[in-house]
Amino acid sequence: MGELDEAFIQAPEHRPNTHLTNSNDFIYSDEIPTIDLSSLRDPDHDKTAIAAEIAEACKRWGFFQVINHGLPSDLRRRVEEACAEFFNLSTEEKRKVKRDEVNPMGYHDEEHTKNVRDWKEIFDFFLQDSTIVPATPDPEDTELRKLTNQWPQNPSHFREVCQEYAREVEKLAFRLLELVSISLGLPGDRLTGFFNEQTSFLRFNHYPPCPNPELALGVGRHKDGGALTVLAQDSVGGLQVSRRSDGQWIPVKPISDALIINIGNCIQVWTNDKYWSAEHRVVVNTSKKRFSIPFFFFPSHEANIAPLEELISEENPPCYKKYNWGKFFVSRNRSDFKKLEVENIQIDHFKA
Ligand SMILES: O=C(O)CCC(=O)C(=O)O
Ligand SMILES: [Fe+2]
Repeated sequence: MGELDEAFIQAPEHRPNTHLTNSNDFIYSDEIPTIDLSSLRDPDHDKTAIAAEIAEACKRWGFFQVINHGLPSDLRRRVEEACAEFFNLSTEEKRKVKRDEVNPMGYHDEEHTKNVRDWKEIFDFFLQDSTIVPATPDPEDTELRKLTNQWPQNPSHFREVCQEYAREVEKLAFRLLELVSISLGLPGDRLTGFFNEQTSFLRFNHYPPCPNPELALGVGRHKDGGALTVLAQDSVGGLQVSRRSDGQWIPVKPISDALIINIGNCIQVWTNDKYWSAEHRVVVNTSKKRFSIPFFFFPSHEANIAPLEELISEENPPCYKKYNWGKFFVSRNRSDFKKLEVENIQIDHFKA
Protein backbone atom coordinates (compact mmCIF):
# COMPACT_ATOMS: atom_id res chain seq x y z
CA MET A 1 0.00 0.00 0.00
CA GLY A 2 3.16 2.09 -0.04
CA GLU A 3 3.21 5.43 1.69
CA LEU A 4 0.79 6.72 4.24
CA ASP A 5 -1.71 8.91 2.45
CA GLU A 6 -3.54 11.56 4.47
CA ALA A 7 -6.78 9.54 4.21
CA PHE A 8 -5.36 6.96 6.65
CA ILE A 9 -4.42 9.36 9.44
CA GLN A 10 -6.45 8.96 12.61
CA ALA A 11 -7.44 11.93 14.78
CA PRO A 12 -4.90 12.26 17.64
CA GLU A 13 -7.28 10.81 20.28
CA HIS A 14 -7.73 7.61 18.23
CA ARG A 15 -4.09 6.91 17.44
CA PRO A 16 -2.65 3.80 19.01
CA ASN A 17 -0.08 3.83 21.75
CA THR A 18 3.16 3.72 19.76
CA HIS A 19 5.04 1.58 22.21
CA LEU A 20 2.43 -1.14 21.62
CA THR A 21 2.53 -1.10 17.84
CA ASN A 22 5.84 -2.86 17.33
CA SER A 23 4.71 -6.44 16.83
CA ASN A 24 7.50 -7.80 19.00
CA ASP A 25 6.36 -6.21 22.17
CA PHE A 26 2.61 -6.35 22.28
CA ILE A 27 1.53 -6.65 25.87
CA TYR A 28 -1.05 -9.38 26.25
CA SER A 29 -3.69 -9.55 28.84
CA ASP A 30 -5.26 -12.79 30.00
CA GLU A 31 -8.33 -10.99 31.19
CA ILE A 32 -10.47 -11.74 28.12
CA PRO A 33 -12.00 -15.14 28.98
CA THR A 34 -11.23 -18.37 27.12
CA ILE A 35 -14.10 -20.86 27.14
CA ASP A 36 -13.61 -24.58 26.47
CA LEU A 37 -16.49 -25.97 24.37
CA SER A 38 -15.37 -29.63 24.45
CA SER A 39 -18.35 -30.74 26.54
CA LEU A 40 -20.68 -29.78 23.64
CA ARG A 41 -19.43 -32.86 21.80
CA ASP A 42 -21.75 -34.91 23.99
CA PRO A 43 -25.26 -33.78 22.98
CA ASP A 44 -26.68 -34.99 26.33
CA HIS A 45 -24.24 -32.94 28.37
CA ASP A 46 -25.85 -30.22 30.46
CA LYS A 47 -25.14 -26.84 28.83
CA THR A 48 -25.78 -24.66 31.89
CA ALA A 49 -22.14 -24.46 33.05
CA ILE A 50 -20.90 -23.23 29.66
CA ALA A 51 -23.89 -20.90 29.37
CA ALA A 52 -22.94 -19.35 32.73
CA GLU A 53 -19.39 -18.70 31.49
CA ILE A 54 -20.79 -17.14 28.34
CA ALA A 55 -23.15 -14.91 30.33
CA GLU A 56 -20.26 -13.61 32.43
CA ALA A 57 -18.06 -12.96 29.37
CA CYS A 58 -20.87 -11.22 27.45
CA LYS A 59 -21.67 -8.92 30.38
CA ARG A 60 -18.11 -7.97 31.33
CA TRP A 61 -16.41 -7.97 27.93
CA GLY A 62 -18.63 -8.77 24.97
CA PHE A 63 -15.56 -10.73 23.83
CA PHE A 64 -14.21 -14.21 24.54
CA GLN A 65 -12.16 -16.90 22.86
CA VAL A 66 -13.34 -20.49 22.38
CA ILE A 67 -11.19 -23.62 22.23
CA ASN A 68 -12.24 -27.17 21.32
CA HIS A 69 -15.00 -25.56 19.27
CA GLY A 70 -15.31 -28.36 16.70
CA LEU A 71 -14.13 -26.43 13.63
CA PRO A 72 -11.60 -28.77 12.00
CA SER A 73 -8.05 -27.37 12.22
CA ASP A 74 -7.02 -28.71 8.80
CA LEU A 75 -9.90 -26.78 7.23
CA ARG A 76 -8.75 -23.67 9.06
CA ARG A 77 -5.21 -24.14 7.65
CA ARG A 78 -6.63 -24.57 4.15
CA VAL A 79 -8.77 -21.46 4.30
CA GLU A 80 -5.85 -19.45 5.72
CA GLU A 81 -3.69 -20.65 2.81
CA ALA A 82 -6.35 -19.77 0.25
CA CYS A 83 -6.68 -16.31 1.82
CA ALA A 84 -2.91 -15.67 1.69
CA GLU A 85 -2.73 -16.96 -1.91
CA PHE A 86 -5.54 -14.67 -3.00
CA PHE A 87 -3.91 -11.54 -1.57
CA ASN A 88 -0.65 -12.56 -3.23
CA LEU A 89 -2.24 -12.11 -6.67
CA SER A 90 -1.45 -8.96 -8.62
CA THR A 91 -3.61 -5.93 -7.92
CA GLU A 92 -4.94 -6.20 -11.47
CA GLU A 93 -6.05 -9.78 -10.85
CA LYS A 94 -7.69 -8.92 -7.52
CA ARG A 95 -9.52 -5.96 -9.02
CA LYS A 96 -11.30 -8.31 -11.44
CA VAL A 97 -13.56 -9.14 -8.47
CA LYS A 98 -13.71 -5.64 -7.05
CA ARG A 99 -16.76 -4.59 -5.05
CA ASP A 100 -18.73 -1.56 -6.12
CA GLU A 101 -21.44 0.67 -4.73
CA VAL A 102 -24.19 -1.85 -5.60
CA ASN A 103 -22.51 -5.14 -4.80
CA PRO A 104 -20.57 -5.00 -1.51
CA MET A 105 -19.07 -8.48 -2.02
CA GLY A 106 -15.62 -9.05 -3.54
CA TYR A 107 -12.23 -7.37 -3.26
CA HIS A 108 -11.78 -3.90 -1.81
CA ASP A 109 -8.75 -1.87 -0.78
CA GLU A 110 -10.45 1.35 0.23
CA GLU A 111 -12.40 0.32 3.30
CA HIS A 112 -13.37 3.16 5.65
CA THR A 113 -14.35 2.92 9.30
CA LYS A 114 -15.99 6.06 10.69
CA ASN A 115 -14.85 7.90 7.56
CA VAL A 116 -11.11 7.23 8.00
CA ARG A 117 -9.42 4.83 5.60
CA ASP A 118 -8.24 1.48 7.05
CA TRP A 119 -4.72 0.13 6.42
CA LYS A 120 -5.86 -3.13 4.86
CA GLU A 121 -7.33 -4.92 1.87
CA ILE A 122 -10.29 -7.25 2.07
CA PHE A 123 -12.24 -9.93 0.25
CA ASP A 124 -15.89 -10.49 1.24
CA PHE A 125 -18.36 -13.23 0.37
CA PHE A 126 -21.87 -14.01 1.54
CA LEU A 127 -22.59 -17.26 3.30
CA GLN A 128 -25.53 -17.77 0.91
CA ASP A 129 -24.24 -17.35 -2.63
CA SER A 130 -27.19 -15.15 -3.37
CA THR A 131 -28.52 -13.00 -0.56
CA ILE A 132 -31.50 -10.67 -0.45
CA VAL A 133 -31.11 -7.15 0.95
CA PRO A 134 -33.01 -3.87 0.61
CA ALA A 135 -32.07 -1.96 -2.56
CA THR A 136 -31.45 1.31 -0.66
CA PRO A 137 -31.16 2.51 2.97
CA ASP A 138 -34.22 4.74 2.49
CA PRO A 139 -36.85 3.55 5.04
CA GLU A 140 -39.70 4.32 2.60
CA ASP A 141 -38.22 2.26 -0.23
CA THR A 142 -39.48 -1.34 -0.11
CA GLU A 143 -37.53 -2.54 -3.15
CA LEU A 144 -35.28 -5.56 -2.58
CA ARG A 145 -32.13 -6.64 -4.36
CA LYS A 146 -30.57 -10.05 -4.84
CA LEU A 147 -26.78 -9.90 -4.46
CA THR A 148 -24.40 -12.61 -5.57
CA ASN A 149 -20.81 -13.41 -4.69
CA GLN A 150 -17.89 -12.63 -6.99
CA TRP A 151 -15.40 -15.49 -7.09
CA PRO A 152 -11.86 -15.15 -8.47
CA GLN A 153 -10.57 -17.72 -10.99
CA ASN A 154 -7.45 -18.14 -8.86
CA PRO A 155 -6.51 -19.87 -6.64
CA SER A 156 -8.44 -22.66 -8.42
CA HIS A 157 -9.82 -24.28 -5.25
CA PHE A 158 -10.62 -20.91 -3.65
CA ARG A 159 -14.40 -21.01 -3.87
CA GLU A 160 -14.66 -24.60 -2.67
CA VAL A 161 -12.48 -24.00 0.41
CA CYS A 162 -14.28 -20.76 1.25
CA GLN A 163 -17.67 -22.42 1.09
CA GLU A 164 -16.57 -25.43 3.12
CA TYR A 165 -15.20 -23.14 5.83
CA ALA A 166 -18.35 -21.00 5.74
CA ARG A 167 -20.59 -24.02 6.37
CA GLU A 168 -18.54 -25.11 9.38
CA VAL A 169 -18.30 -21.68 10.93
CA GLU A 170 -22.05 -21.22 10.47
CA LYS A 171 -22.67 -24.39 12.51
CA LEU A 172 -20.54 -22.99 15.31
CA ALA A 173 -22.38 -19.65 15.14
CA PHE A 174 -25.75 -21.41 15.61
CA ARG A 175 -24.35 -23.36 18.57
CA LEU A 176 -23.18 -20.12 20.15
CA LEU A 177 -26.53 -18.47 19.49
CA GLU A 178 -28.21 -21.34 21.32
CA LEU A 179 -25.83 -20.95 24.27
CA VAL A 180 -26.47 -17.21 24.38
CA SER A 181 -30.24 -17.86 24.50
CA ILE A 182 -29.84 -20.45 27.27
CA SER A 183 -27.55 -18.08 29.17
CA LEU A 184 -30.41 -15.55 29.21
CA GLY A 185 -32.83 -18.11 30.62
CA LEU A 186 -34.61 -18.41 27.25
CA PRO A 187 -35.32 -21.50 25.12
CA GLY A 188 -32.26 -22.54 23.08
CA ASP A 189 -34.02 -21.75 19.79
CA ARG A 190 -35.38 -18.34 20.83
CA LEU A 191 -33.19 -16.38 18.40
CA THR A 192 -32.99 -18.84 15.49
CA GLY A 193 -36.00 -17.39 13.65
CA PHE A 194 -34.17 -14.13 12.98
CA PHE A 195 -31.77 -16.01 10.68
CA ASN A 196 -34.15 -17.70 8.22
CA GLU A 197 -32.70 -15.86 5.25
CA GLN A 198 -29.55 -14.59 6.85
CA THR A 199 -27.34 -11.87 5.40
CA SER A 200 -24.18 -13.29 7.04
CA PHE A 201 -20.89 -12.88 5.24
CA LEU A 202 -17.24 -13.78 5.63
CA ARG A 203 -14.30 -11.45 5.24
CA PHE A 204 -10.63 -12.03 4.55
CA ASN A 205 -8.57 -9.20 6.03
CA HIS A 206 -4.97 -8.55 4.98
CA TYR A 207 -3.07 -5.89 6.93
CA PRO A 208 0.27 -5.19 5.19
CA PRO A 209 3.21 -3.78 7.20
CA CYS A 210 2.65 -0.05 7.67
CA PRO A 211 5.35 2.66 7.56
CA ASN A 212 3.57 4.75 10.23
CA PRO A 213 1.68 2.48 12.63
CA GLU A 214 1.51 5.30 15.16
CA LEU A 215 -0.78 7.31 12.85
CA ALA A 216 -3.01 4.74 11.14
CA LEU A 217 -5.10 1.72 12.13
CA GLY A 218 -5.75 -1.59 10.36
CA VAL A 219 -9.39 -1.10 11.32
CA GLY A 220 -10.54 1.94 13.21
CA ARG A 221 -12.53 1.56 16.43
CA HIS A 222 -16.00 0.16 15.75
CA LYS A 223 -18.64 -2.23 17.03
CA ASP A 224 -19.77 -5.11 14.83
CA GLY A 225 -23.34 -4.53 13.71
CA GLY A 226 -24.73 -8.07 13.56
CA ALA A 227 -25.57 -10.73 16.13
CA LEU A 228 -22.09 -12.11 16.74
CA THR A 229 -18.73 -12.47 15.02
CA VAL A 230 -16.55 -15.59 14.87
CA LEU A 231 -13.00 -14.49 14.11
CA ALA A 232 -9.94 -16.52 13.17
CA GLN A 233 -6.79 -14.43 13.68
CA ASP A 234 -3.25 -15.53 12.85
CA SER A 235 -0.31 -15.43 15.28
CA VAL A 236 0.78 -11.82 14.65
CA GLY A 237 -1.61 -9.97 16.98
CA GLY A 238 -2.98 -6.46 16.72
CA LEU A 239 -6.65 -6.75 17.70
CA GLN A 240 -7.54 -4.64 20.73
CA VAL A 241 -10.79 -4.50 22.69
CA SER A 242 -12.11 -1.60 24.70
CA ARG A 243 -12.74 -2.89 28.22
CA ARG A 244 -16.35 -2.27 29.29
CA SER A 245 -15.40 -1.19 32.81
CA ASP A 246 -12.98 1.61 31.88
CA GLY A 247 -12.55 1.85 28.09
CA GLN A 248 -8.87 0.74 28.24
CA TRP A 249 -7.59 -0.88 25.03
CA ILE A 250 -6.76 -4.51 25.84
CA PRO A 251 -4.95 -6.68 23.24
CA VAL A 252 -6.48 -10.04 22.32
CA LYS A 253 -3.78 -12.67 22.59
CA PRO A 254 -3.43 -15.01 19.60
CA ILE A 255 -4.08 -18.59 20.76
CA SER A 256 -3.35 -21.23 18.16
CA ASP A 257 -6.59 -22.81 16.83
CA ALA A 258 -8.81 -20.72 19.10
CA LEU A 259 -11.60 -18.58 17.66
CA ILE A 260 -12.53 -15.15 18.96
CA ILE A 261 -16.22 -14.49 19.55
CA ASN A 262 -17.62 -11.04 19.92
CA ILE A 263 -21.11 -9.86 20.63
CA GLY A 264 -22.54 -7.55 18.00
CA ASN A 265 -25.09 -4.76 18.22
CA CYS A 266 -28.13 -7.04 17.71
CA ILE A 267 -27.43 -9.09 20.85
CA GLN A 268 -26.80 -5.91 22.83
CA VAL A 269 -30.21 -4.61 21.71
CA TRP A 270 -32.05 -7.95 22.17
CA THR A 271 -30.70 -8.12 25.74
CA ASN A 272 -31.49 -4.46 26.42
CA ASP A 273 -27.83 -3.65 27.18
CA LYS A 274 -27.28 -6.64 29.50
CA TYR A 275 -24.77 -8.07 27.03
CA TRP A 276 -22.17 -5.77 25.57
CA SER A 277 -21.06 -5.14 22.03
CA ALA A 278 -17.51 -3.92 22.60
CA GLU A 279 -15.64 -1.40 20.56
CA HIS A 280 -12.52 -2.91 19.00
CA ARG A 281 -9.79 -1.90 16.56
CA VAL A 282 -6.69 -3.32 14.89
CA VAL A 283 -3.24 -1.82 15.25
CA VAL A 284 -0.65 -2.45 12.53
CA ASN A 285 3.12 -2.70 12.67
CA THR A 286 6.15 -1.94 10.51
CA SER A 287 7.39 -5.48 9.87
CA LYS A 288 4.73 -8.19 9.76
CA LYS A 289 1.69 -8.63 7.59
CA ARG A 290 -1.34 -10.01 9.37
CA PHE A 291 -4.40 -11.96 8.21
CA SER A 292 -7.73 -12.44 9.93
CA ILE A 293 -11.00 -14.08 8.90
CA PRO A 294 -14.21 -12.89 10.56
CA PHE A 295 -17.61 -14.49 10.02
CA PHE A 296 -20.30 -11.89 10.57
CA PHE A 297 -23.44 -13.68 11.72
CA PHE A 298 -26.18 -11.38 10.46
CA PRO A 299 -30.00 -11.74 10.63
CA SER A 300 -32.38 -11.80 7.64
CA HIS A 301 -33.06 -8.49 5.95
CA GLU A 302 -36.65 -8.49 7.19
CA ALA A 303 -35.69 -8.99 10.86
CA ASN A 304 -36.74 -6.16 13.12
CA ILE A 305 -34.42 -5.74 16.07
CA ALA A 306 -35.69 -4.59 19.47
CA PRO A 307 -35.22 -5.63 23.11
CA LEU A 308 -36.78 -9.10 23.63
CA GLU A 309 -40.10 -8.82 25.44
CA GLU A 310 -39.13 -11.57 27.92
CA LEU A 311 -36.20 -9.44 29.06
CA ILE A 312 -37.99 -6.16 29.64
CA SER A 313 -40.25 -5.13 32.49
CA GLU A 314 -41.45 -2.04 34.30
CA GLU A 315 -38.15 -1.86 36.17
CA ASN A 316 -36.17 -2.55 33.00
CA PRO A 317 -37.94 -0.65 30.20
CA PRO A 318 -36.65 -0.98 26.62
CA CYS A 319 -33.52 1.10 25.95
CA TYR A 320 -33.97 0.91 22.16
CA LYS A 321 -36.64 1.48 19.57
CA LYS A 322 -37.23 -1.19 16.94
CA TYR A 323 -35.12 -0.97 13.77
CA ASN A 324 -34.97 -2.99 10.59
CA TRP A 325 -31.83 -5.07 10.13
CA GLY A 326 -31.77 -4.88 6.31
CA LYS A 327 -31.83 -1.08 6.30
CA PHE A 328 -29.11 -0.95 8.95
CA PHE A 329 -27.00 -3.37 6.90
CA VAL A 330 -27.18 -1.44 3.63
CA SER A 331 -26.64 1.88 5.34
CA ARG A 332 -23.50 0.63 7.12
CA ASN A 333 -22.21 -0.90 3.89
CA ARG A 334 -22.36 2.40 2.07
CA SER A 335 -20.33 4.19 4.70
CA ASP A 336 -17.69 1.44 4.68
CA PHE A 337 -17.27 1.76 0.93
CA LYS A 338 -16.12 5.36 0.84
CA LYS A 339 -15.70 8.45 2.91
CA LEU A 340 -19.01 10.18 3.58
CA GLU A 341 -19.73 13.54 5.13
CA VAL A 342 -22.18 12.07 7.64
CA GLU A 343 -21.56 9.86 10.68
CA ASN A 344 -22.22 6.19 9.94
CA ILE A 345 -25.18 4.36 11.43
CA GLN A 346 -24.94 3.23 15.10
CA ILE A 347 -27.40 1.55 17.49
CA ASP A 348 -27.23 4.70 19.61
CA HIS A 349 -29.38 6.31 16.92
CA PHE A 350 -32.20 3.98 18.04
CA LYS A 351 -31.89 4.73 21.78
CA ALA A 352 -35.37 4.99 23.30
O1 LIG B 1 -8.72 -8.31 12.15
C1 LIG B 1 -9.26 -8.40 13.25
O2 LIG B 1 -8.72 -8.97 14.20
C2 LIG B 1 -10.63 -7.81 13.50
C3 LIG B 1 -11.30 -7.24 12.29
C4 LIG B 1 -12.60 -6.62 12.62
O3 LIG B 1 -12.87 -6.18 13.70
C5 LIG B 1 -13.64 -6.56 11.57
O4 LIG B 1 -13.32 -6.89 10.39
O5 LIG B 1 -14.79 -6.19 11.90
FE1 LIG C 1 -15.02 -5.86 13.96
